[in-house]
Amino acid sequence: MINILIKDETAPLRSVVLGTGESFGGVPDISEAYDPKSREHILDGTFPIEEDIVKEMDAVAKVLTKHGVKVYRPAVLPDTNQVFARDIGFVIGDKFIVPNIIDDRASERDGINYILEQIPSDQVLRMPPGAYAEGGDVMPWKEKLYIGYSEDEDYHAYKVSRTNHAGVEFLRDQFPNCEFYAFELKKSDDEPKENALHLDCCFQPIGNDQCIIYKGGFKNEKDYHLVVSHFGEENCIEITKEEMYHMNSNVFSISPEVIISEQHFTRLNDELERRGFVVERVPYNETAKMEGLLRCSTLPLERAY
Ligand SMILES: NC(=O)NCCC[C@H](N)C(=O)O
Repeated sequence: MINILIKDETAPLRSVVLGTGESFGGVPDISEAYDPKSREHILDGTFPIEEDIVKEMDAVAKVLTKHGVKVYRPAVLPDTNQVFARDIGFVIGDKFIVPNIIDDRASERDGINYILEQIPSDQVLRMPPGAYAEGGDVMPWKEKLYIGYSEDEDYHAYKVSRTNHAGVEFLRDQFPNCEFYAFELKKSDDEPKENALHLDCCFQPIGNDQCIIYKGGFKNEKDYHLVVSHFGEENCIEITKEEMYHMNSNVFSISPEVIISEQHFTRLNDELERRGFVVERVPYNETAKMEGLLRCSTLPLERAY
């Protein structure tokens, strides 16, 4: 049996699914791109190669293991990009949610069937048809639940809109005791610097009471101000459009004190250390070209409370 329990983004991590770069399918055809940053790198001839992704992800696995975290990897499916495990399922409280996700990625879920089989069935919730949510948009934060989503107009207009109104409502019904904060995100299928693919591409809580945030990722500025009011201005690390593009908000917390981050995020890493965090630096530059970073690559199963 596998235990699951997630109430926030930072409590000491016990177990996690880390995606895999093995047999990731190579450079997709431009018609198959489902995010603008991958698209940019396909067109520029700079899309990452399997060997580099595998190496980068192994460096993350090593750091997690060093900190005593049990690391599961998806079963490798041939020619399937399974790097971003975060989005294919997620844990809220003691429930594992199996969501509906974008068709282009739906087959990825088969890779974690062996994990689902070890979770008691009364702890597994399957989203009904029509309700969509990807884990990058869903953040339990103590009594609050932050969700990034798109209203139907954007949801039907953009491939990068992944969580819809019905998805938010499903979660609201399932978790009536959570305080819900659902924010529309800014979307672009062509311009990576104008696109918050998921909520974790522009916001993430860290430590006990702090967060990393990019104002321009929120479609409605009032939502950004609401989040800042929850944390307090001095507890928010603001990032720039350029830093958002490089995915600075997508680091990953092993505990309230320890954060895994990309080695080139100099300003952010210095600021985190100034605030007392231990920063575990890893190379993740190549993987980042597919519009995801460390939070996107990890699906936490259990944190300690
Ligand atoms: N949580 C995340 O932001 N995940 C990144 C997913 C990137 C992937 N290329 C996608 O478009 O779904």
